[in-house]
Amino acid sequence: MNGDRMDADKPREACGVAGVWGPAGHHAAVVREMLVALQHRGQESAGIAVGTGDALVARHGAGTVSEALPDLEGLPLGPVAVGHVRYATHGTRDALAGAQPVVLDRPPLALAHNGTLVDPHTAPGADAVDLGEWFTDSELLTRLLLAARAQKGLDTVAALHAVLPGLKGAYALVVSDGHRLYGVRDPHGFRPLAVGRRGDTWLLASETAAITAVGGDVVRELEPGEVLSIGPQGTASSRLEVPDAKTAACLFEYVYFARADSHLSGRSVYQARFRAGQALADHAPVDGSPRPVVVATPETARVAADGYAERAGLTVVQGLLRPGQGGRSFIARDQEARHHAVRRKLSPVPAAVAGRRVVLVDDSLVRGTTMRTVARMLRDAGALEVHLRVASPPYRWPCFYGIDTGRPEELLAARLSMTELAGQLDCDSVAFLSLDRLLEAAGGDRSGYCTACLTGRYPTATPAGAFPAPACATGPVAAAPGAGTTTALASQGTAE
Ligand SMILES: O=P(O)(O)OC[C@H]1O[C@H](OP(=O)(O)OP(=O)(O)O)[C@H](O)[C@@H]1O
Ligand SMILES: NC(=O)CC[C@H](N)C(=O)O
Ligand code: SF4
Ligand SMILES: [Mg+2]
Repeated sequence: MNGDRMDADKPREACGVAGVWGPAGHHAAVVREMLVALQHRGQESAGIAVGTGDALVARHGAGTVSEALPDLEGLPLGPVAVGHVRYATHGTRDALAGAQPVVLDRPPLALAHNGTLVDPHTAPGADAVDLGEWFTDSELLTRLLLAARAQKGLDTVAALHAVLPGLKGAYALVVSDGHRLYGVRDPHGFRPLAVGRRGDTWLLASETAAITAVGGDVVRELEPGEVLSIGPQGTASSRLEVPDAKTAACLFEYVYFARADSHLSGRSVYQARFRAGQALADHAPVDGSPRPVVVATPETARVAADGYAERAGLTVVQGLLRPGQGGRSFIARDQEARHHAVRRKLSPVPAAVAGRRVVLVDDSLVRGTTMRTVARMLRDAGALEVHLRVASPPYRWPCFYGIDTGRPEELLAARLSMTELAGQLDCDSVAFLSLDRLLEAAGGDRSGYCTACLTGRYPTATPAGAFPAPACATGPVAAAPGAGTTTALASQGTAE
């Protein structure tokens, strides 16, 4: 199978990444548990590859972890296992064709990728790689590494150091050659990756919550540009040589992507969201009487809503339920699926909101899929007023680093004024948290974050032909025509 996928008839490969290395055991079971803990990062497909020394054996499937990998049949015992849950951001949208880990042989290599490469076809050596019809940035990356190993006779670490500095964009990787396990963060550190231990077993995962979910202890997070190699001789760490690369950790991980029980750069995601909610209450209060109630948009906004209510001295009511197990709508594969996902997963509770003024809190507003439906649901359930408070700034610029928002025309706040926004969403007022306040809530060195989707300031070159400068929505907390209360003004529609 010279450099070909290991099983062309089956789900081909397998954006949460996970890996285990230790004395030979059923590591696939541990990786599967970590993938379940990372399900919020991708729900299109899932896969696991187990290394048995000189070979890799993989299984992939479409859908969530329980749909894709209902059992672990066919996966052997071995010293190393790598897993992935995918949310497609590049190349094929076919769930099976795009499934990871990408597994190639001669020599064996399994790679799980979180992030998106910028203009991957311009990477050194990319023109010589046969990508077939199932092109993804992750597969290109795997093939470049394979070529470096096979043609230049490099070991896996040397291949990583030879290939990765030539790539632009975001990559947090978990890789195996069948013997050892490798973790890599790109030099900007866009996406997170943590290392942990459970007894004599080493664990790698996109988020710390996946390490603790399997009873592991978090050892630390990888540094931007770090290559960590784990094997029988212990661990070894080295740095990719990319001079001048500035740390640009994704700020949106704190807003939405990561789990509230994870830590990023040692800081609690829960605390960042709670503080963001408090700051929103300070700077975009909803005054007037009767006093409003706070409703969270399930699921991610619950923590920010608690922070808002605590600071404003308001009560949180369960005005929106999430019956059943509807997954995340934002990471559904297309707009129709996203729209249906919102309708399917959220249900208003008239008894909680009828006759009341509602402060509706969400963590973010991107395409507006959620809010187009939700504010109206609350009105239909009898809410007197709906005041939307968003615990992050308007998302106006496309992300090229691992979130599928590459088309600026899709981004609601990029093309509507604040007044138009309030009108379209059927809200009495709309306010966003300012970037300054969000950075304060997240903590740490402000210059170490990527904020491109909120500011248009990209830490790398943007893809050829991309349109990174949409018209900005302007204006403060906006009132829909004829609507009631508005609150304090704020620059660029964000509450300072
Ligand atoms: O403006 P939009 O394009 O709708 O994107 C923003 C919404 O999408 C996410 O929710 P999602 O349902 O994906 O996940 P959650 O259940 O974790 O809140 C996010 O929490 C916002 O609610
Ligand atoms: N969300 C991700 O990190 C996706 C990884 C990769 N770009 C893919 O589309 O498969
Ligand atoms: S553009 Fe936004 S979503 Fe993308 S990496 Fe930067 S902060 Fe994160
Ligand atoms: Mg949400």
